[in-house]
Amino acid sequence: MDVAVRTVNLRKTYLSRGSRRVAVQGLSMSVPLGGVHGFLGPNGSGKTTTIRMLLGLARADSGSAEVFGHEVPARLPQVVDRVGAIVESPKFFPAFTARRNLGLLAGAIGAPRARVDEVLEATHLRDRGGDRYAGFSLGMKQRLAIAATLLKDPDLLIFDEPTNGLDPAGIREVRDTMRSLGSQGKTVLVSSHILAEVEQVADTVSIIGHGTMLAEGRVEDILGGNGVARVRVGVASPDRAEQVLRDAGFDPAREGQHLLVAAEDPAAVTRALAGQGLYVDELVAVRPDLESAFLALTADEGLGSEADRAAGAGGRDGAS
Ligand SMILES: Nc1ncnc2c1ncn2[C@@H]1O[C@H](COP(=O)(O)OP(=O)(O)OP(=O)(O)O)[C@@H](O)[C@H]1O
Repeated sequence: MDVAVRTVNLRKTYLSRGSRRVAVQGLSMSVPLGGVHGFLGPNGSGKTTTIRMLLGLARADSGSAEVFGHEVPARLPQVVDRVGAIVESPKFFPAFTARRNLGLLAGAIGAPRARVDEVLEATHLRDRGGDRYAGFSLGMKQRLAIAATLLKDPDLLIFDEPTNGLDPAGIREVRDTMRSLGSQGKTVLVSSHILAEVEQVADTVSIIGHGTMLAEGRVEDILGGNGVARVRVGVASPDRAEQVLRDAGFDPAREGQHLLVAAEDPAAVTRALAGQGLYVDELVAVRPDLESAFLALTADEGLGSEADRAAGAGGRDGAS
């Protein structure tokens, strides 16, 4: 497989208040060339640290990483022009228009002026290029940040939680932009702790927890292996139906007036109910999603819990 990014046994610890905190422990990851790759994991699972190591912003304790076949950070200068990243919110001048802001950046990095309109077009901001940055919505600001990373026409784009803080419309805008970059042959590596957001746009994903790889591959394969097929059942007496299904060995969950039942064979559910004189008036297959696959993968590890998040959110005072 041709890969854009590969890490092997990458490890990073931070010294925090006198104790060592392992942020990334033996992470081996492959990001295929071209398309959108979701880098998923709960808060504090090591995504930002991994990205920072790829960009030479943090140094690994051990293990190796490469971008387009060049070892990083040692050979970063050879690939840096092929990589665009948003790790923190970039700074733009509020009083300047989007076009002028990009023009200044293009000048600073030696990108041709014509590139400004191309990247505005690519992020669907062309009509707003003459508007001041200060008047932009959060979604537009984030797309302008993406536009800035495109100025040097990189082959690999790395976005760390790019939809953080956006409303649903903003999320859709950023998602559409990533999708179109991926389909143009660029490699987009996008981290997120919100699985549903990435599921709609990613071709492949890596799911990490506590700094190690839990699952990696095509979204369909991960769903196939770990997702749970469920059906939503509508029936006149859900209370009785719940009991009947429980007696028949299912584990139904109430969802309002409906029941949610994990079942490979939906006919077995209708049969069990009909056998007790209960007739199903609605039966809808609930597609396995990344969220349920993720929960299945992390079930034994206590990941994603509030306590885990709290632990992950604190203690960023060590040096990288
Ligand atoms: N500079 C730092 N000093 C000390 N500890 C740090 C530092 N940066 C990260 N950590 C710790 O390393 C672990 C991994 O953090 P990291 O930010 O890489 O995770 P993440 O998956 O990106 O999480 P989030 O989604 O919250 O950004 C966490 O426990 C975090 O507290």
